[in-house]
Amino acid sequence: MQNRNDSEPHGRLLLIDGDEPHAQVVAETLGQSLGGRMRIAVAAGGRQAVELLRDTGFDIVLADLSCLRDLCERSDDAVARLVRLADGALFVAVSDGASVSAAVGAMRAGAHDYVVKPLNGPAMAARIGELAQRHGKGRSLSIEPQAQGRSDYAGFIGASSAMQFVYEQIGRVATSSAPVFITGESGTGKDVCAEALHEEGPRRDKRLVAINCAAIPRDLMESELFGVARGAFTGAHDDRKGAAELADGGTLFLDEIGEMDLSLQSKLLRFLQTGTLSRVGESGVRHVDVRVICATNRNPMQLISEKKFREDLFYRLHVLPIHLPPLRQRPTDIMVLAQHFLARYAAEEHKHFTGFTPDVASLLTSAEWKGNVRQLQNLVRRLVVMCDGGTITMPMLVAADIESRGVVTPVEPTPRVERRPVILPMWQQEQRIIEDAIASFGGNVSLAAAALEISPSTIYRKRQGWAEMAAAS
Ligand SMILES: Nc1ncnc2c1ncn2[C@@H]1O[C@H](COP(=O)(O)OP(=O)(O)OP(=O)(O)O)[C@@H](O)[C@H]1O
Repeated sequence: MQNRNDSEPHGRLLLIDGDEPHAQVVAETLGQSLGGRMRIAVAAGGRQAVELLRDTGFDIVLADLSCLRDLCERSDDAVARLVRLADGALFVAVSDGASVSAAVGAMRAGAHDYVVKPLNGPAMAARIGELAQRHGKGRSLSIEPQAQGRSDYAGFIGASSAMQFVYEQIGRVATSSAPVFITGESGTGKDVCAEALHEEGPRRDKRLVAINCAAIPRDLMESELFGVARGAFTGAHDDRKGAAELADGGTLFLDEIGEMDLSLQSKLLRFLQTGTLSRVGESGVRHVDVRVICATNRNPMQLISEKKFREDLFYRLHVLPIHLPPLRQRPTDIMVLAQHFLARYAAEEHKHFTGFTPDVASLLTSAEWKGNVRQLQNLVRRLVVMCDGGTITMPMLVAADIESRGVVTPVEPTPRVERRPVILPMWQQEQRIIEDAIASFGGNVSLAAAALEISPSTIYRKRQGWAEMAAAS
């Protein structure tokens, strides 16, 4: 018996999409989401698809109904013809939300399924997996849905292995009552994680009460957390429950726990040890049953060493740790998230976007994302608001990004007044290119030379020449 190499593609997929750059992005994200298990070919319209189908056998055909007009006037006639040619391949019609009748017509003409644009790689891969399974082709194509991992989970979007690990941890610890300690840079989804833990656990029918320890003034924090008795201080006209009591039976989420005042940390520790609290200005104690989740974007060990965080409290809270990886460490999630936010904000703004051009996708994928998912989300939202629709191109990205001074290197704004550009002599332009390259490698001439594909000695020689030219001019 011959062993099949698992890293080899096991089937062929034909993507018919009239918009070439968009098709390339879809093919790339879909290919990644299918784990490289399918060889993907792209046809720019119905006619090209016919040629490819005549030459090659495909297992799956994904056809955008809006680009088949070069084959037949009616999309259902085109689908019927392609289905015949595809000879048993699974046929998925892609329609935009507005043309439900076209999707129905495609199904009548022999399509096995239809999906609505915009196409999202992981969701599409999961759909293909289900379809293959339903038609008994899952095993031969090696794309059973369970082999895919999850592309979303309880409010999270992301199919990377780092996020699979996070989903698994949440699933495992959600049922416990022990405290969870979430760490991760700002914008990595610590709030999303707290909500997922609550929703996936047995306390979901009770409240999740969140309190941000950095946002509440120090002298109000105790009453916000533990409540207040009437007359405890000027302005305390009524008895009031704090976050802990409000969360009774549910979950108390202490966000930015690293910012909590030291004296309140002792009271929190006592609450965790005894399960009882006293409202400010009250002498009796109350029993409260909460599951505590806390989060910080600081390094807790450093806070402890700086004596800003009590070590005993840390070990009380740090029972079930979950770390959320920064976005730059899971680049395969970037376009998945970008497509998700694009679809979401486009729907909110009643606009139609098809995706991102490959150069935009590659820039987004390699960006540093210091603000993590929040930064990406804000950028996509700004793009949707600023642009009319279609595919997000590099000029659109640059225009939207200048506002945020973020992902793309800011470029000079276009001058309003038409002016003849100042042309510098060739040696000065060359000098600028080379010096910029050296600066971007932190002054390392060898690295800059390698990037410019010249030798370091050329740079040294040119520098000497520039010094002489400058002295002469
Ligand atoms: N994996 C994800 N999928 C979808 N949305 C996400 C994901 N991670 C974060 N977000 C979104 O990004 C934004 C920031 O997330 P969140 O507030 O949970 O981050 P955080 O780590 O708590 O940040 P901070 O430390 O600044 O409070 C939110 O709008 C959230 O919905």
